[in-house]
Parts: sequence; C-alpha cells; structure tokens
Amino acid sequence: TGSTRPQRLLRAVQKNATQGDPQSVINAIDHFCRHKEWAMNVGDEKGSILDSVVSEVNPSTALELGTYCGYSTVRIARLLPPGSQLITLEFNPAYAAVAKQVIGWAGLQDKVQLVEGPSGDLIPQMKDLFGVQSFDFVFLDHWKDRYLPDAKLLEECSLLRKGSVLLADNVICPGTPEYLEYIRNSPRYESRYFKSHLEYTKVEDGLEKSVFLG
Ligand SMILES: Cn1ncc2cc([C@H](O)c3cccc(CNC(=O)c4cc(-c5ccc(F)cc5)cc(O)c4O)c3)ccc21
Ligand SMILES: [Mg+2]
Repeated sequence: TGSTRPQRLLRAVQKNATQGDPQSVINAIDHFCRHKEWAMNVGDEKGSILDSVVSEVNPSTALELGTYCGYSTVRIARLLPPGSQLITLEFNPAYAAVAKQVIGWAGLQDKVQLVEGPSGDLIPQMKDLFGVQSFDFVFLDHWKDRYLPDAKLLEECSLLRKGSVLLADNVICPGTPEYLEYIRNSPRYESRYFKSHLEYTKVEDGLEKSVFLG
C-alpha cells in the first residue's frame, strides 16, 4: 500500500514550499511535475494565462470545477481581493484531502470553500449553501464531458450574470468538442481561444475564455 501521486505531490510541497507563501507552493508543484512525476495541474504556461484572466476579472465570487490537488485553486485564490471567495468542487475524497492540505500550506484556506461532491448535484445548491447570487468567474477543469452540461446548468440556475467569465482548460487536449461547439456558436457568449501547451509538455492545448452576455 504505497503512496499515491497526489500524496507524493503534497509531500513535495511540504518539503520544498514555505508555509503561507502561495508562489512557493506553485513553484514546488511545477518543479515536481516537470522533474519528478507529470500530473494534470493546469501548469505554469496555461497558469499564467489563468492569472491574467483572474486579475482582469478581479472576481468577488469565483467557482472552480475540479480541484484535483489544489494547484489552480492556489493560483486563483492568491489573486483574489480581500473579502472575496473561491468555491471549488471536488468529487474524489482522496483528491479533496490532498487539496485541502495544499491550500492550507499556501495559507489560503480563508479564501477557499472546498466542497466535496459532483458538480451536477452541487451547482443547484450554490445559492442555498453559500448565499451566492452569481459567479463573476468560473474555471472549468473537471471531466471534459461535463463542461457543457454544467455551463448550461449554471445558466439555468441563474448563477451567471452579464459579464460573467467562464475559462475552460484542455479545450484541445484531451479536448472538449461539444462544449467548444456550443459556446463558440451561442449568441449568449463572446469567446476567445488562448493557444498554449498541455502542462509540462510541448503538446498543443489551450484555454477558452467566454464572457456571458446575459
Ligand atoms: C463531476 N465532477 N465534479 C467535480 C469533479 C472533479 C473531478 C476531478 O477533479 C477529476 C478527476 C479526474 C479527471 C479530471 C479532469 N481532468 C482531466 O481529465 C485532465 C486530463 C489531462 C490529460 C491530458 C493528456 C493526457 F495524456 C492525460 C491527461 C490534462 C488536464 O489538464 C486535465 O484536466 C478531474 C472530476 C469530476 C468532477
Ligand atoms: Mg486540466
């Protein structure tokens, strides 16, 4: 009964990052994934694009679908203004356990609500559970076949407002064809593709940024 990759990633954070220093946590994970074991974090190259979109939106309320080990959670939360909140949904308890500790090591636990469960069940409960009116920013990085149904669910639950920004990871690799087809052809969104590479590789991938027009 050896350790899992997320557990080894957490150990690398605890060994190489400084508590309360989010950038050192980000650097420790990127170093681990580049030199020790690849893992499906958004990574440094796409992460810089994520940073620029989060900084531009400057969200009061943000949602992340797919926490995994908390790498993008830390990237987003470290940029949030005081008093703002990031809600991140993770259905896998083992991933959630690691993510909680990574987020804690970065000292960002007060800005983050990590909720365990599947997005399809939790999104309709966001208003009741957290008093959320709408999300200013949504980062999609969970199962690629859930991007489209969950985007529609956010619309149906009135959790998007005029100007809400959806940012989707992996629209090329592994790919999210149905989501791209919908969001690029919907009159209710203005979309733009940010060409990049699959984390820690030379394979093409990218992020799709879509502004909800109301
Ligand atoms: C419903 N619901 N609600 C919450 C929630 C949370 C989860 C988990 O966080 C989870 C578990 C497993 C897989 C994912 C999706 N991520 C990926 O599959 C991915 C793959 C690759 C890649 C690329 C090339 C390869 F060769 C192999 C993997 C690169 C990437 O950046 C990825 O994000 C997410 C799942 C469903 C959930
Ligand atoms: Mg991803």
